[in-house]
Amino acid sequence: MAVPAPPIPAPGGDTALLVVNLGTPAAPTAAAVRRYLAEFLHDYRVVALTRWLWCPLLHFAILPLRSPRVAKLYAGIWMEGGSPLAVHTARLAQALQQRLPDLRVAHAMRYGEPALGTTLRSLRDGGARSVLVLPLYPQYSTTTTASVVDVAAAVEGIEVQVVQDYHLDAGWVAAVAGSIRGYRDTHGSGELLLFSFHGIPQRLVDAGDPYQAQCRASVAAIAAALGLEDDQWRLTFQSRFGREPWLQPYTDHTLRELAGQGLKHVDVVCPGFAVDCLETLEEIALQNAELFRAHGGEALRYIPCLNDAPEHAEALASIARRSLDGA
Ligand SMILES: C=CC1=C(C)c2cc3[nH]c(cc4nc(cc5[nH]c(cc1n2)c(C)c5CCC(=O)O)C(CCC(=O)O)=C4C)c(C)c3C=C
Ligand SMILES: [Fe+2]
Ligand SMILES: [Fe+2]
Repeated sequence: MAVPAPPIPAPGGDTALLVVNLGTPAAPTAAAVRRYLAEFLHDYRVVALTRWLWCPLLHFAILPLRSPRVAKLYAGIWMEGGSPLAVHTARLAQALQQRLPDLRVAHAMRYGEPALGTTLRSLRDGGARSVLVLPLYPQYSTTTTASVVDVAAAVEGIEVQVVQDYHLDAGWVAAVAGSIRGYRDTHGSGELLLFSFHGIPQRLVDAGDPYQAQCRASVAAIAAALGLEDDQWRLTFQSRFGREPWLQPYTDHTLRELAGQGLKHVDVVCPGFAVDCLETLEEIALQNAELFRAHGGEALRYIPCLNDAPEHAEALASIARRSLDGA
């Protein structure tokens, strides 16, 4: 039986900020990864197939085969305090609490722990009357932001406002541009800068999901802030799942092509990920770096996510303040 979470007291006023990320397994083991994937892949926002079709495939093929394989990948990036996504999200929430002392800042995950619904109820039971939910997704997608809204809207007795996206927020754009500039000042610039975003099925964009358009707008703003010419960067999409077409161009195909064209050093940044996680540290910085070298490249230089950098925390704190002020 689930034990009710203790109330989270709201220190100053009765408003809380709840930072929400995707979620991650509790341990780098097949059992923990299976629990996480089962929750994730049962979400209709993520996989909308009828359950008659999807559940047998999920329970008898995907979960048993994928969980042990993915657990090994998590084991390769696991940090002392846990999964990178969990560690960095908690640190970012702490950095926000320091900047917003009059609000109770908490963090939660859409899948896994700390669970979004439970955390919202704990805030309510601790005296919070309203909460600003800040999903750590700069670009809106039905597969991510809307799924957070589904859960948040179902909690009764607390007023919930959700930040829909911040893909063109000036502070966030400046923070991403500043981190790229800082990396290149220290390590030198590769021949090309690849902006790699998590993909979604093309079908969803065709049905009106604004995600691709927001990724494009974000990248145009970041490239402009860096003063880059159009031939100095590319936008690609990573982390495909399943067989249908996802947003293109694909990151791995592009890296193969670039290596084939003779490029030796490519810088890769992932501005759609607020904090480092499996998809950046393993897929990009390990797997895709290996792929690039295998096709003749010398080095894929991965530029870390903003994580709990002061510029990131400042930008998000300012977004929270403005949202609460109704601006
Ligand atoms: C099944 C379809 C998936 C969609 C649609 C999807 C969209 C999507 N995901 C993120 C951010 C992250 N995804 C992460 C891991 C991950 N994503 C999927 C599948 C879909 N994502 C899976 C099955 C997994 C788990 C790993 C695996 O089995 O391959 C992560 C990292 C989590 C971690 O623990 O580190 C993030 C972050 C976005 C932003 C997005 C749509 C825009
Ligand atoms: Fe099922
Ligand atoms: Fe994903």
